[in-house]
Amino acid sequence: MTKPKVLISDKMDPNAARIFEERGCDVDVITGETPEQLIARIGEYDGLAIRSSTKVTQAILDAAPNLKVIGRAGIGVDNVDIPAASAKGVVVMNTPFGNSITTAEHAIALMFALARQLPEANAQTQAGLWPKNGFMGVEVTGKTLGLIGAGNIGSIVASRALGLKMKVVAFDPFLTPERAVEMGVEKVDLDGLLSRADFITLHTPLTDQTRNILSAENLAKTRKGVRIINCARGGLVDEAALKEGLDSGHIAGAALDVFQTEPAKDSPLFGTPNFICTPHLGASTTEAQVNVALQVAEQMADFLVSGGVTNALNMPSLSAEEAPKLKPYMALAEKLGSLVGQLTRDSVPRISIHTEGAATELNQKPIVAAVLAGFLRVQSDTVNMVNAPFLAKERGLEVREVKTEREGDYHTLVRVSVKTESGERSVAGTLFNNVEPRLVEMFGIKVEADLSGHMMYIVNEDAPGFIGRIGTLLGENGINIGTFNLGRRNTGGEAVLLLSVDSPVSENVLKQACELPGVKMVKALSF
Ligand SMILES: NC(=O)c1ccc[n+]([C@@H]2O[C@H](COP(=O)([O-])OP(=O)(O)OC[C@H]3O[C@@H](n4cnc5c(N)ncnc54)[C@H](O)[C@@H]3O)[C@@H](O)[C@H]2O)c1
Ligand SMILES: O=C(O)[C@H](O)COP(=O)(O)O
Repeated sequence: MTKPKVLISDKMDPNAARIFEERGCDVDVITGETPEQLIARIGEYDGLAIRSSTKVTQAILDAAPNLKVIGRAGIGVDNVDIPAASAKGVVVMNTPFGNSITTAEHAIALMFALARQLPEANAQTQAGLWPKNGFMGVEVTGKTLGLIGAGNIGSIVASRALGLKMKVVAFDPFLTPERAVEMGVEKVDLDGLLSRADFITLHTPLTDQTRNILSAENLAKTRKGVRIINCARGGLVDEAALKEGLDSGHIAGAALDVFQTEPAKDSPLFGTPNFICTPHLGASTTEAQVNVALQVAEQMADFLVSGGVTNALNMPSLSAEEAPKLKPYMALAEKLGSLVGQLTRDSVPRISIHTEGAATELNQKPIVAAVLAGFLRVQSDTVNMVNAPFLAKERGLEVREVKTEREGDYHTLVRVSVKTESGERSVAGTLFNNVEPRLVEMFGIKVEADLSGHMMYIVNEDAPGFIGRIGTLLGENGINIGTFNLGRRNTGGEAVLLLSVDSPVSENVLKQACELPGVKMVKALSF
């Protein structure tokens, strides 16, 4: 088996490259390239490991036919075009916790730096000015910290601030009252936070709802003397309005680790009194960088080598332990979805995936995604488990999941039914020896077939001599039959025949088969 190839395109702790190699991947570390250079190179890679510098655009994805996974050694994925990656079937994963403590500590560090004007005091002291009377600070004890965003990082900041004897108020629409109590913070609305906070710290992603959350209008609602810290994302704070607030003295201090445009080499804020900044250093500690590098490499290697999916933003999780159990089910599900897709000519408004017996104990999401991938692949060969659920939604396909824990005729069963203009049609399969996918029922008729390679599906009237005739026809056309699977509704009634053949069946042979007496339908299938 050829080794998966991974490109690390941003500066990353060397542990990442080591893990990739130990886990059986070939790895190149090539950082600082232009988008054009990356476009020229990316085609040969299965995995791309990044931090925030590499921008993964549609153009880069278009140039990456082999790419299967993008791993972000860090949290924010706003530098990845996730819809475009999903449409291309590329898994996007991040490491949501590896740098949270470090970033929370940076926010606290900036809060103290603002409270005591440390950078300027340091600069003037080292310039020989000994400015003992120029830097009257404020205590943080007893002050109110306004937290915008109370997720992983926000909650760590809150715990540190409480340890510093601050009062913490939090605005986060998704924060439950129970969690607020657990965190020891008071849940407030945004206006409440703005009017009460002595310090405001931001810890949300950049979304349409959070963009410009500290707009000119909202900054005007803050207390005079407020100090603002942003270690989350540029774009959350209106930088021009922030400068005005600092210049007017309404805002007593502001500390930005992140900027609207990065790298920020020139900003109107530079040189403004009481403004301090760092160059997106929130995650830059040895500990955090080792954490995220190890995690991203483990996750990506897991996916590329054994199919495990952890912390993916566009695919259900699948642990490396679950993956071996689920893999045969995913193969079965994909084959059943593909069978239905190949045999359905009508439009399908609804597809149902019904599991029975042992299959119900497993994570259903990958099974459903595999059915959809098989079903939709008939329409486009770029469909996979990542993009199939998105495509299904885009095409208005209703997806139903049903579980029946009780075993039926088989210890485990996956049934795929589609609603078509001519009614509900379903196929079902099981796993022999827990690993071998087998079709066991087709449109209400019991059959037993291994769906693989080139196949022929024939519906005919059950009558003597038919099997001989079809055998002769295929033989005359040089087509060797591998397996022969028969099923019928009742003696002399409708029968189905599934043949596996060693070579593709031409249109001409299909036509001849169609003309045999008693034949109602013939279709070539491939798996
Ligand atoms: N400066 C850095 O180097 C650095 C390092 C790590 C993370 N970050 C950034 O910090 C941010 C927070 O990371 P996290 O791990 O805490 O994320 P998280 O997902 O755990 O928390 C984000 C919180 O924001 C809340 N939120 C969402 N929309 C909101 C809205 N409209 N108003 C208020 N709250 C809202 C969510 O409910 C959630 O609780 C991310 O943008 C991440 O990229 C920056
Ligand atoms: O979202 C993150 O994890 C931070 O912004 C860190 O970004 P970095 O990896 O580029 O330092």
